[in-house]
Amino acid sequence: MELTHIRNFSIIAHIDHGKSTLADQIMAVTQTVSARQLSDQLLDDLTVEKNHGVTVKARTARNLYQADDGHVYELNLIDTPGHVDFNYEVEKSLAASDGAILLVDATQGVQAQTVANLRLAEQAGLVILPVINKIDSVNAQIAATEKQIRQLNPELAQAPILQISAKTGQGVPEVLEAIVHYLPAPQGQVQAPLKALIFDSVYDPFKGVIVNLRLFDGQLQQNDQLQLMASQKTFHVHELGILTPDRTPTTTLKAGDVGYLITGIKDPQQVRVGDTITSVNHPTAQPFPGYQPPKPTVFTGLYPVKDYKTLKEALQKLTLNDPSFQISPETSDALGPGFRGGFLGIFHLQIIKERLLNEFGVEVLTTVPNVTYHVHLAEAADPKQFLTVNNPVRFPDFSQINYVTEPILRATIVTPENTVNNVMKWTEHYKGVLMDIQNQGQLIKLIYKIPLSELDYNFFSRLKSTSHGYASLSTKFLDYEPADVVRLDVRVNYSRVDALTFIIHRPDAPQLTQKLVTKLKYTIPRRLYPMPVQAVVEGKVLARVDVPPLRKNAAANNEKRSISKKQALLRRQNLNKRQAAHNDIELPQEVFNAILDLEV
Ligand SMILES: Nc1nc2c(ncn2[C@@H]2O[C@H](COP(=O)(O)OP(=O)(O)OP(=O)(O)O)[C@@H](O)[C@H]2O)c(=O)[nH]1
Repeated sequence: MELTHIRNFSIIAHIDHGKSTLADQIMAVTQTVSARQLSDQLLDDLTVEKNHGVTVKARTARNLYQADDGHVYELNLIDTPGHVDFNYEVEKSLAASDGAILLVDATQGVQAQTVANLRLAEQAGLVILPVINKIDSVNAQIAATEKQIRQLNPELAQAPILQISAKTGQGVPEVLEAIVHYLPAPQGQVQAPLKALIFDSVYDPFKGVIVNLRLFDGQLQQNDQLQLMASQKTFHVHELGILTPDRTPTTTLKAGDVGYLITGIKDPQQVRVGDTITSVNHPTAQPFPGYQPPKPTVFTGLYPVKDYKTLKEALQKLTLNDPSFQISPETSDALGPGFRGGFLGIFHLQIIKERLLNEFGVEVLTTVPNVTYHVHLAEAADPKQFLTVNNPVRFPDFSQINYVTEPILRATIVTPENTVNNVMKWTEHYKGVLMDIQNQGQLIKLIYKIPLSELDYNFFSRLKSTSHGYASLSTKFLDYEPADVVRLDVRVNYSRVDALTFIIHRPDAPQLTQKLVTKLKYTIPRRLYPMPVQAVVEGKVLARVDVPPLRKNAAANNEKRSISKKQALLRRQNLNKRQAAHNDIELPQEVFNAILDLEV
């Protein structure tokens, strides 16, 4: 296909504004897939995506479209995720595109992620085609949405704005025509040395690493000798082809094309998204700058429920598929060898956990998530120096600490006027400090400073429920600021259980510790003897309960037993207690979930 007849584009939008539905419609109109295949949303094929109804991984599909001018065009569409935790996937999709459709839901108007994704597309230098979706809905506010789009940037003030219903298909043919006439064709030279960008990769146990790539210059054929420019690894092409959206082998790929490549490389670590692929014989001079994988912000321990080796392999493959997820080995006294996982947010952690189960059949035990703290020690030679702690067990004893700082975010919440009071009440409950408030018609924009550690499951669900699902949230790292935090240790049977250590804000300590021990009483598996559970902060036991024994307590006064039987029972139970001091206690996932659910 000539370059002038190719279009590489992404669809960007706020979560749930209809990207996947539009992607499916485009594939249906161009007959890339049959109507039957479309019964399920095709591009969302990870099980987690179907369960949550959101796109997690960006997906690519090639469509052949006969335009009104009589020519056939190759439209390579890249579906992108909309959730704030997956910005990194969006950036990758944009780097491989020349244009982007900015989709806005007419019932909600411009939202936080609409703007965030638009800014990413502007940075990538893409031409933007704005499209208003869901015009079939009775709640659609088309004129207001158009006005909001026009205000986003000077180009959009002039751009044609299409109105569609991705659900019914109304207006979708016009979108295809606009893609052909409004979005640019790729530039590049087939004769130049090969220069291709890896924008996605997956691991296949039989075929090794499979990459999705965009060719900017040159061409590719079966058996070509290639090199990954960052890792310097050389390999030859096992198979190449296009994504329709299934992998379909072809004989060549040329400048401007988007496709896949089976590398045969068995070590996932050697292939990095953002790396440049070139030819060994005619290498390109300059690789792409590459993406900067974002730094993880939330950390948790990942421990095997069954087998360490299977967990390790599955985790390594997932880190390849999702470079924003990072792992390093760690060992816990209570749980044995495992990993510390770094994530972009709580939702990201949840998705990784589910993908481990769905795609690899591996169950994983996750400890309480935490953020990275900067701990300034009392006896530090240089007052500017600090200890970076992302594992609570490494949090120093309080006697050694001068002060601690924690990551603070700027959170932008956009919510309907009638829910604003409740949203503000809850955000402040989660230690949000209001910085600004702006009126945007029927929507109110609230800007808060909020500790990252407060943005957990509870905060998200509270925000959604108090705003009846309408509030949108976007966050940006602001700075590290001093925080009054303390380490909370849990002792079971008088010995500390390292996997249950976590960091909390000091003012929450009295209430939290009380709730914690009460929950643990019912989740820690019982033994034959009573087990005291203590929550300890700065050397003081703030709360205590006893996990009741599995059977009756021989020492209980109201039991009608002979004295000698009681004494015999007591002797046995004492023996058990002593043994217990050396026994590991069992920690099922419910114990950690009980901590996650805690609210002040
Ligand atoms: N009424 C109406 N509903 C629509 C339209 N387009 C999409 N929807 C519905 O909106 C919801 C979200 O659509 P998706 O296509 O999954 O949204 P998305 O933007 O891909 O969402 P993420 O992948 O989670 O970012 C679904 O329930 C769709 O059925 C439309 O044109 N009209």
